[in-house]
Amino acid sequence: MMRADRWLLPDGIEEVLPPEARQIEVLRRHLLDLLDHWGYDMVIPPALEYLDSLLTGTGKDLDLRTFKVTDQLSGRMMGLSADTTPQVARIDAHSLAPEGVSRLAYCRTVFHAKAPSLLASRTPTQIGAELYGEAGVAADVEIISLMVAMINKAGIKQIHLDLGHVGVFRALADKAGISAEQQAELFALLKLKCASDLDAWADRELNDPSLCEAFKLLTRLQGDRKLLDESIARLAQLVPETSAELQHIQQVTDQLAMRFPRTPFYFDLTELRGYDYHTGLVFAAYVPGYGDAIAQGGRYDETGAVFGRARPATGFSADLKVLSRFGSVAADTKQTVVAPGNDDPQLWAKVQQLREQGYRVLVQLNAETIPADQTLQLLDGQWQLVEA
Ligand SMILES: N[C@@H](Cc1c[nH]c[nH+]1)C(=O)O
Repeated sequence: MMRADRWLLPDGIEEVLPPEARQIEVLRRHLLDLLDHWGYDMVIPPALEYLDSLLTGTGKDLDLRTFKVTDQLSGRMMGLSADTTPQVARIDAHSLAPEGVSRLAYCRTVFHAKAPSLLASRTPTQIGAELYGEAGVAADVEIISLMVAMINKAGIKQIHLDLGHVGVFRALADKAGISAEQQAELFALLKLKCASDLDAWADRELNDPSLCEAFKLLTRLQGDRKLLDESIARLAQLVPETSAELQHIQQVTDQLAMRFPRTPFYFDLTELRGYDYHTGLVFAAYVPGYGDAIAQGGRYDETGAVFGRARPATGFSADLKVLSRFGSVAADTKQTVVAPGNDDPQLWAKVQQLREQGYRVLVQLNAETIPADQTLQLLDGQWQLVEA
């Protein structure tokens, strides 16, 4: 390895330098305050744990995304957390086990063995919130509203929201009586938006004409509210088992549209984005000029079941570094004060006092030149601030 190569970081892994690092940290504080103001309690799940417990109840996609290492103490396989959501579900189900609703939040680095897209970091700083114990429309509305509030707080004003529903596909698949394996294959085709492959599959496999039409309609269910309403009416007519899910999307969007009248909504029932653990309404926020979602989430009602408590669950996550890149939170501009290197205890006391008051005080070392807003000077026997 050449000397210069030793400094190379692996693909998708980055370090953050000043001033961006400060910007991100300031944003983190603002967003943690916001989560707190909405009543969400912080949790800090471990970054590394036994693979079995880390991946219990999640799908294959998360398994592929997880870095694996051997624990030299026990000889067992461990995994680095690639997504905080299942860990928080376990905390809710197992460690806290509350009755009723619980609201939890987190902000920490997660690790991706494989980046989810070309744009994505392999070490995102995942910030998010999870809401347990409420299956109704109000919980989805709260969590999506919080996601929008967080994006706005980051200084990102122009977003559009995508909504989909994994449950509609599942209801159709259940009605068709297809095996779990086949469901997974179809799910993958839908995610890739292979409408023609899906049409061919439906023609080949489905004898019931209503079901066949419903599957074909699903692959084309992308567009604005008008299209959603029309297609929903038809879909519910063809397969009434989908109507509860379809009504759920409509009710959630009605309420969101009242809260965020200027935010465009886009519907896509093929957009089964997110992880295999998602079971219901899924959503994502996009900004112009960035191909990936800047925040995303959805319902995952069954994840807690493997820990003994299937709780209704919904939540969202974002990468703090991405929010910072597209946002405009002004890092609070503290006054920089430069103090001379001097042993005077009075100077030490003054420096400490100014730091307490929120000034950024640097004590000059030898020949150092530091750009300053103000300097500390000894005038009339007192250390005093003087404009630089
Ligand atoms: N953790 C998911 C989003 C999510 C949070 N809660 C439910 N879903 C993700 O990163 O895509």
